Amino acid sequence: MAKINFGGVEEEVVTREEFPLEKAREILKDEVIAVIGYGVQGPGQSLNMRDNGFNVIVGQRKGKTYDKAVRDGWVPGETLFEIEEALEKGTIICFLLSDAAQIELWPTVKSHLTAGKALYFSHGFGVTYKEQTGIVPPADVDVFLVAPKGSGTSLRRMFVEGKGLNSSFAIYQDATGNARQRAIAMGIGVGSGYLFETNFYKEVTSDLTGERGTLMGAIQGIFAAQYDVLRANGHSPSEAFNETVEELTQSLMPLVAENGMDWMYANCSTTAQRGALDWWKPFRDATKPVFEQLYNSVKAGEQANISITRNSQPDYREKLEEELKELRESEMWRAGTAVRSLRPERN
Ligand SMILES: NC(=O)c1ccc[n+]([C@@H]2O[C@H](COP(=O)([O-])OP(=O)(O)OC[C@H]3O[C@@H](n4cnc5c(N)ncnc54)[C@H](O)[C@@H]3O)[C@@H](O)[C@H]2O)c1
Ligand SMILES: CC(C)(O)[C@@H](O)C(=O)O
Ligand SMILES: [Mg+2]
Ligand SMILES: [Mg+2]
Repeated sequence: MAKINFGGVEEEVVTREEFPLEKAREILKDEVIAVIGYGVQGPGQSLNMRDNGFNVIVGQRKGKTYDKAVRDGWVPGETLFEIEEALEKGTIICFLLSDAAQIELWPTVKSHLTAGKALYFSHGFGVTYKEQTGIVPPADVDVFLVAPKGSGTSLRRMFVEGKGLNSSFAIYQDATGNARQRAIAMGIGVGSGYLFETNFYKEVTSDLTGERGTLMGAIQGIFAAQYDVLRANGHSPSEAFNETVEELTQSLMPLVAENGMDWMYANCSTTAQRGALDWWKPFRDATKPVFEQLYNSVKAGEQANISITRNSQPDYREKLEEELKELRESEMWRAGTAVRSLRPERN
């Protein structure tokens, strides 16, 4: 593992230089990697592994998603199967159903986990919250996770562009003595840029916090608050949207991604820099209690409970769609649709 200094703290990470694709292929050459589920991570991971030269099959129930798998080049009866058949054939079972659906399918998955197979997750959820999920793997299989730090859609897009999304990995159970090698090889195989080690509990608590916080929940909350204030003070929707979202995604975040926050600041006016430097701390102080509340709720298992309860209901998809529709049809995001349509590259 390469030792890297992260802001003064030394951590060990796995890079593609020390763990090249050829090594990953060699380690997994006799494995049948069965990707169960073809939602968001399923396509990203399976297609990347297929293109990287691994022996991959997909297990997906019949329906729209199965048809998508066929369109993506998976061949029924050869590389695409009903879930049970894929579970039977696979030696590494990638459990990539939604976290709530994993509960329902667990007894079936378990019945196919014969000695020496590996059970692979992309989240620490199922095993960490075993009291609620009932997911307790048999002792004679390897259990590990590789959790790409981003959407499966980006995992695939970045792979195609020759880039790599970072992933964490963790070993929960090493029954064969090879769990670690298998896990890292899978991490390289799915197209990770580099891999950092964690454990199942830390992966799930940080992940649930991040997506509810700055990555998804908090960002929408802050956008909505600023947009509303601008609108209440007589600014037009296009002005409010541009000043709240479009400039951030199109101009400023790419600069942050490239070289950090101070670099983005340095590429803005001294007027903007003065204001941003004065205001970031009040925003930090105002939101920190909410982040603390969030983390405590995650730690107490409340967020997992909510997710399991809500996403196990038969009409959860329709309910989610209603809430997404509410966002989509809010004035701010309708203004966003219009703003995006005016990007010159869209014409
Ligand atoms: N979405 C992401 O980009 C992302 C990122 C990192 C980690 N993860 C983790 O990866 C795993 C998979 O997440 P996802 O977002 O790809 O899943 P998803 O919600 O897209 O669902 C995946 C599949 O589950 C199938 N499914 C749902 N209910 C089922 C049932 N009852 N029986 C059989 N199949 C059923 C669907 O057909 C779909 O193919 C989860 O553990 C998630 O936390 C997801
Ligand atoms: C893509 C995310 C938010 O990082 C992932 O954690 C998820 O649950 O989809
Ligand atoms: Mg998540
Ligand atoms: Mg995540």
